[in-house]
Amino acid sequence: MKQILVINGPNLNLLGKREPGIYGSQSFEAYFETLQATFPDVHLTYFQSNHEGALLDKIHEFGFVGDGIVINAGAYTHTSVALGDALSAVPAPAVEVHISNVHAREAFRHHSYLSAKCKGVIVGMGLMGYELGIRYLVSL
Ligand SMILES: O=C(O)[C@]1(O)C[C@H](CCCOc2ccccc2)[C@@H](O)[C@H](O)C1
Repeated sequence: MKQILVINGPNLNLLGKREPGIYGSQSFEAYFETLQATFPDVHLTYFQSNHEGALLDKIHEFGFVGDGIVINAGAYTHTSVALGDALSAVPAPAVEVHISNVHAREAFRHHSYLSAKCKGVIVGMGLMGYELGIRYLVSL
């Protein structure tokens, strides 16, 4: 059974509670349940942290044994060389996801330290981006 890590960065624990106009009104926990039902033959692991080091540790822990990583690093996308380095360091392929279309937002959101370390990037598709990322990784 393929193992995929879905990892969310800072403030994404607030999904469904704040800024529904940008990020939707569903909590990620509720959406994750639909993901599990969509991929019954895939072992999905969900991890969310507001702490960069915890995200790094999870990528290290999973990236040497898992089959793929779907990552929304939140604002760390735009600041963290370390997260990009971690994705490069592990064999598991990664797909970067952003719920919003970051290219239609403020300029500082247009650069990612992760994109060059990922197989691909999905932006602006809402929570469906996570499903699309998983679908791609299980196809490899
Ligand atoms: O569009 C995305 O998924 C982002 O990764 C979300 C980040 C923000 C995550 C905060 O998410 C919240 C969700 C609900 C309420 C408040 C924040 C933002 O900094 C990136 O530029 C794009």
